[in-house]
Amino acid sequence: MTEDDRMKVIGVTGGMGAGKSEVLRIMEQDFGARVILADEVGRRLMEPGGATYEKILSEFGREFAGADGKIDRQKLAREIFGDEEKRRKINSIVHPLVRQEIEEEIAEARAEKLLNNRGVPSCIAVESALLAEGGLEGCCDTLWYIYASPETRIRRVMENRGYTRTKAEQVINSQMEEEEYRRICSVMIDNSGALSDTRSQVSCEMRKILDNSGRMNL
Ligand SMILES: CC(C)(COP(=O)(O)OP(=O)(O)OC[C@H]1O[C@@H](n2cnc3c(N)ncnc32)[C@H](O)[C@@H]1O)[C@@H](O)C(=O)NCCC(=O)NCCS
Ligand SMILES: Nc1ncnc2c1ncn2[C@@H]1O[C@H](COP(=O)(O)OP(=O)(O)OP(=O)(O)O)[C@@H](O)[C@H]1O
Repeated sequence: MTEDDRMKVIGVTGGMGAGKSEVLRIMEQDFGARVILADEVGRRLMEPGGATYEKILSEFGREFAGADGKIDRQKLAREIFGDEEKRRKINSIVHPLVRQEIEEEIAEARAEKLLNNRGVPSCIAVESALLAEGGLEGCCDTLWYIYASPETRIRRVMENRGYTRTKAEQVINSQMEEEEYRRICSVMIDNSGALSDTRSQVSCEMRKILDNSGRMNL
């Protein structure tokens, strides 16, 4: 397989609640993308026996494990959002291992030569709000920025995830500024409106980078 035949990786980023997961769903369902969610990888590694579990408890304290032995995510969230030093500490434990795991998943997906529904190699889509911070930019052939205004994002996570306004604002304030996301990304998807509108934008961008045979053309 030549370098050009390798499945390309689209990095999908943007702040909390912007709609990255919704975009990934479209990429997976409509375009046969293989989807990798950094938050999910992070969650898996944090399970008892996972690569970050012991490191987190020894750094933050055994009281961050619940009665079932699992890390208490809500408690950890209260600890790290709003305290930049602690957030950086957990990032330094989690991000290198998440990156390693994602690099392995990309290599595996390429080896499997996953097929999309037209029987030709599709793409890999990696989603993370912290794509740049987590050092994942280097794994990606192109970066997409998913945009919705902070107020829209806050409203969505308050309605759909039960976040308080304070928690939503704390998470947003701990992530990159909008200008920074725009600077590093070459494509912007505006997810301020209806999902049908977002689907049209995703289709348009995917068509631009798929050649006539359905291969990624980046
Ligand atoms: C603190 C934790 C346990 C809270 O878990 P919880 O299930 O409540 O939230 P969830 O993981 O769904 O994240 C909520 C929102 O915060 C964002 N977020 C998560 N970690 C961070 C971080 N370190 N800095 C900024 N934003 C973050 C997510 O992208 C998402 O938008 C969890 O977010 C975590 O382990 N974070 C630190 C590691 C990390 O950076 N993970 C994300 C990429 S691997
Ligand atoms: N265009 C939209 N219209 C209405 N609701 C939406 C729209 N886009 C996303 N949502 C909803 O807003 C919430 C946040 O979206 P989503 O989970 O896709 O964001 P995200 O960028 O992946 O967030 P995070 O980084 O926090 O995981 C979800 O409940 C989702 O269903």
